[in-house]
Amino acid sequence: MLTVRAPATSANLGSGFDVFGVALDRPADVVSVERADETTIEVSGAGAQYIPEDPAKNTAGVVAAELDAPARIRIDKGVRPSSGLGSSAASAAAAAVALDALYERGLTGEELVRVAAEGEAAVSGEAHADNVAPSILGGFTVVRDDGVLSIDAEVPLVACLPEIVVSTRDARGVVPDSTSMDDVVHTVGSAATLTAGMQRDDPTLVGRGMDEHVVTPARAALIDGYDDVVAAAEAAGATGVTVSGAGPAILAACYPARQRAVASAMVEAFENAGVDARAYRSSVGSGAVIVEK
Ligand SMILES: Nc1ncnc2c1ncn2[C@@H]1O[C@H](COP(=O)(O)OP(=O)(O)OP(=O)(O)O)[C@@H](O)[C@H]1O
Ligand SMILES: N[C@@H](CCO)C(=O)O
Repeated sequence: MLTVRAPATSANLGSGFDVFGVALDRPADVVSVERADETTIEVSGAGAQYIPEDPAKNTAGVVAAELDAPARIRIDKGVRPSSGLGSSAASAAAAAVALDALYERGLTGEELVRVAAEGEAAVSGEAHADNVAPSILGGFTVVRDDGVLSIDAEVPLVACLPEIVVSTRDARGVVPDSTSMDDVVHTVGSAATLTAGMQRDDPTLVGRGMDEHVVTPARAALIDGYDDVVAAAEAAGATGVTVSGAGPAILAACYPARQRAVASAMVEAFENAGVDARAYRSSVGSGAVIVEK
């Protein structure tokens, strides 16, 4: 039995829709695999009752098919589905790394990202790699059709997860089909600022770079209490706040000394809006790791 831990991730970071992503320290999925004549899947943990065990409908099973690596696959979910923290991606990432090692295929990190993205495509209908890339490679990642880059960064983050559900499919449905050149220019400026902030480990630049006027407002409307949570996080010292992935989780950047206060303020603001929530204090984390061979 070979076991891999793959972290939750936060995609988009506001200005990097379908391009940016970061690995978090926690939560994570833990996937164990062993060779078998045909692929079977057992799911336990967070939201397991909502996750298909049909290999053709589970991101890990699709990865096994892509790699032609049949296996008995056990998924212990630490990342709740439809969270905005890359739940489906964490399983795909862990399965890709685990099956590559189990069958000794020797794929590169970037090749594993492409395989895991096919698992995502089976679930959300589009092979976007902005969650699987950081879950496999770690760090802050930038994905394009012609390649993936990963930047190690030390920037404190808070991911606040409310007890509501927003599916990626629904969240992709509210993204505008077009936008103005003014908004394009603003987004490019924010994306460049955020990237510089990651390179410099600068929470102020990262937070400023989260500001985006097209996708974020459309998705904020799907999250009860969003505006109050943003205001509370900023009052507690967050340098920037945005929707995590497709939501409903909300991601904040901050300085280390303010991380605990920001987390508490976000949870309290959700609770005042009638929504239970939990906060994960994290930094930009590492990627998938083999924890047992
Ligand atoms: N191994 C898996 N883990 C989690 N969800 C899975 C898995 N395989 C298939 N799914 C399906 O994917 C859906 C969750 O995907 P979705 O993209 O909506 O949420 P998410 O991945 O947590 O969010 P985000 O992509 O915004 O971070 C679940 O409803 C589930 O049916
Ligand atoms: N970029 C994707 C990420 C989903 O986690 C989206 O926002 O739909």
